[in-house]
Amino acid sequence: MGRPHGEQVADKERHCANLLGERDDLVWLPPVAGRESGYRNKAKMVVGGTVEHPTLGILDAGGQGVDLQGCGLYPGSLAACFPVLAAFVTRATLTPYDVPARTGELKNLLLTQSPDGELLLRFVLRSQEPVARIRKHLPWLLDALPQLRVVSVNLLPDHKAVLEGEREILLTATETLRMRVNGIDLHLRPQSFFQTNTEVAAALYRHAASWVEELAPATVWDLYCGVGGFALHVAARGREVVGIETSVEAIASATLSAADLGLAGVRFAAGDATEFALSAPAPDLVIVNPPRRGIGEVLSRWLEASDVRHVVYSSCNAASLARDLALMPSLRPRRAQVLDMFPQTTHYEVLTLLERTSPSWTGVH
Ligand SMILES: C[S@@+](CC[C@H](N)C(=O)[O-])C[C@H]1O[C@@H](n2cnc3c(N)ncnc32)[C@H](O)[C@@H]1O
Repeated sequence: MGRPHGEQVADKERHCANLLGERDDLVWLPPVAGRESGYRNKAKMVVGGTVEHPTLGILDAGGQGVDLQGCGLYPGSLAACFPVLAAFVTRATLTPYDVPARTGELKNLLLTQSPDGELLLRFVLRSQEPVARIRKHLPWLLDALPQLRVVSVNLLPDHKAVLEGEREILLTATETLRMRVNGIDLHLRPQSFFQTNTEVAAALYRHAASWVEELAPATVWDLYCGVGGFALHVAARGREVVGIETSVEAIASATLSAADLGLAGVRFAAGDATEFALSAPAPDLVIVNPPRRGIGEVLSRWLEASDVRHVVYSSCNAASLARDLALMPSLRPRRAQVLDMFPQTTHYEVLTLLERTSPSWTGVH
């Protein structure tokens, strides 16, 4: 932080180019920088302090709350909600979880804002004990934050340094937040991943879709599809698109979006990306957008040995991307583009187009 944004982006490009190595046939497209502050569409606030004076932010090394309500990565419209949430903690007597003492109930507040300014709020609790109080005071909160659409409780009984648990209890009649990206309504449910920076995510989906359009594949897979961002952007008449993702919630959202858009050729299914690949006839083009660990050895080797001509690999960790690429020597990176999804941090997204090297195939120019 504190360095000019342009320098940060140049560093990220250099970092990525070093990891991908010298490649004569790789074209680097101009990076996408986006805005340098106020870009986060979600706040993952650890709650500390006391019922009367809660902190929303992170915990220090001693497990005490550090308030980050003024953090410049949040847009003003999201930051304006924090004092209301802090007041709700006091009103509903939600005792912040004390990590060193292992006492208290409220662990985290997870707030997501849609491009239209609507909100999805999740209370991560140790147990169900405060749920009745949250329900009782919810009308006050909905009155104070009229843009709140979806509210839920997530139960995290274990004393673990993770953000959320498996069980979710919906408190509102509405269960999805509408995230409008490039004119496409993506539906977001509480337990689904969404890219952190909506503006840069919109550019990511647009660029991937234009690369796919140029190659005009008849069949496409979107592996690690989340709520379907890539799949829904590459859908076209006559094209068969399959999205695969482990989160059942995300798949339900993606299926809803496809139905809204009347896309008959797009299908989503819950499952493991690698298991799916190993069990189905290969498509013309595969999009992968895995978590930080990358796609791993089995899927990389399967892609290497398959007939898949093109892979669009969107990665949030160039180190795992480089590891996966080393296992797919026949799929050569032809284009790469750094998208600064996370300004003021060392993280970034990189979009790459891989093409199978074969004497009879010349697709990309
Ligand atoms: C970086 S996110 C990408 C989501 C989506 N492509 C998007 O643009 O929002 C990675 C996704 O992979 C999913 N995932 C994790 N492990 C998986 C696996 N083994 N098979 C399929 N999906 C997986 C996660 O639930 C998460 O939604």
